[in-house]
Amino acid sequence: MAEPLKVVVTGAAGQIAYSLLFSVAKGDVFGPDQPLELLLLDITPMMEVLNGVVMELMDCAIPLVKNIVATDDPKVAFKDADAAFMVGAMPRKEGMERKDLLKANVRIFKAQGQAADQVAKKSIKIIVVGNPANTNACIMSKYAPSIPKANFTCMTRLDQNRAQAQIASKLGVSNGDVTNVIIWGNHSSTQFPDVAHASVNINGKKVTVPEAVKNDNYLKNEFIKTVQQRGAAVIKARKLSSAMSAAKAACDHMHDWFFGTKGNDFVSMGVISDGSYGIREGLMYSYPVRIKNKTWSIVQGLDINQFAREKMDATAAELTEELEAALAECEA
Ligand SMILES: NC(=O)C1=CN([C@@H]2O[C@H](COP(=O)(O)OP(=O)(O)OC[C@H]3O[C@@H](n4cnc5c(N)ncnc54)[C@H](O)[C@@H]3O)[C@@H](O)[C@H]2O)C=CC1
Ligand SMILES: O=C([O-])CC(=O)C(=O)O
Repeated sequence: MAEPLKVVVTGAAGQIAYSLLFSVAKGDVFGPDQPLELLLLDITPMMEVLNGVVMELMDCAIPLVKNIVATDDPKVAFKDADAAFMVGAMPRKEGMERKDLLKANVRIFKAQGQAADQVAKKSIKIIVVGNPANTNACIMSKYAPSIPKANFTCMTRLDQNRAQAQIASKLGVSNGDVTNVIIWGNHSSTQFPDVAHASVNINGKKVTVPEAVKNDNYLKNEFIKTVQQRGAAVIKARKLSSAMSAAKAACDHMHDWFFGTKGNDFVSMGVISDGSYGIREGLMYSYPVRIKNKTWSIVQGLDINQFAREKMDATAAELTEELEAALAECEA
């Protein structure tokens, strides 16, 4: 059997981690034959709660789990780590935008970037979930200069899954029949959910989503707004932010990073911009990517019309503002 993979989960005593840990532990992400060492990080006051989570994980008696470490020390958690789910951060409450969390959360990612820089494997693969996810990922990468920038990503897969589910429900098809929905930009209410390049399988025939939906007004307005506002709608209803669906999306993201995308299909991930599609280099921007050999590459050459261009630039402008505010906060 392979050596255990060292997997960090931060915010391990929280809502998202409670669903995430179970899926990771039973092999949904790294495969059914990959043994795991789980490195669970939370803050000192949460150690008792975290201990309860560890007890439950033990009680699941999952054969893949070879060791569990629970700690409040980032350097212990990141030591020789292969993969990290960066969940630990404050969630927003009703009426807040995700960027309102910047002041509270960005320093966490500075400190944990510094710890990863010192002790993690240089090949570590990192997904940032804690909000504002794109900007936190950018900051973490900045403070971990010895780890390649391509190893830092942020989660927009939940937005992709939400968009896919909206289209599937509108057309009365199964979620798996909808492919290549794109999320461009920030994981925020300025994100651009784009179905211009998406397909749907209807009765065995592949057609584009705009052809199948036959309602441009819906796709340009209600659809986009529903996806942009879905996180807020869940908070309003649940009084807590999305957790089960966020955990599922984090698993999808990391699974695809390890195992690759299928054929010509692509998925959306926040990755460091290389200037593709005219987006400022260095922003952590959600793009469509294909993944092979654990390496993502931005899908090139998609047609961008005027409507899309404006939406893509608006979300980039917000990311630029966030990054400037985050850098000021970290340097203060
Ligand atoms: N990117 C995305 O699509 C999504 C992102 N989120 C974000 O994920 C984050 C976590 O959400 P929940 O699990 O629901 O929140 P939660 O409040 O239930 O759990 C967060 C956990 O992080 C811990 N934490 C705080 N500071 C920490 C630090 N410095 N180091 C380690 N752990 C720390 C807390 O003690 C708590 O146990 C929030 O920022 C939320 O907004 C939530 C849903 C989707
Ligand atoms: O909306 C929030 O604050 C939590 C989140 O990121 C999401 O559900 O997409």
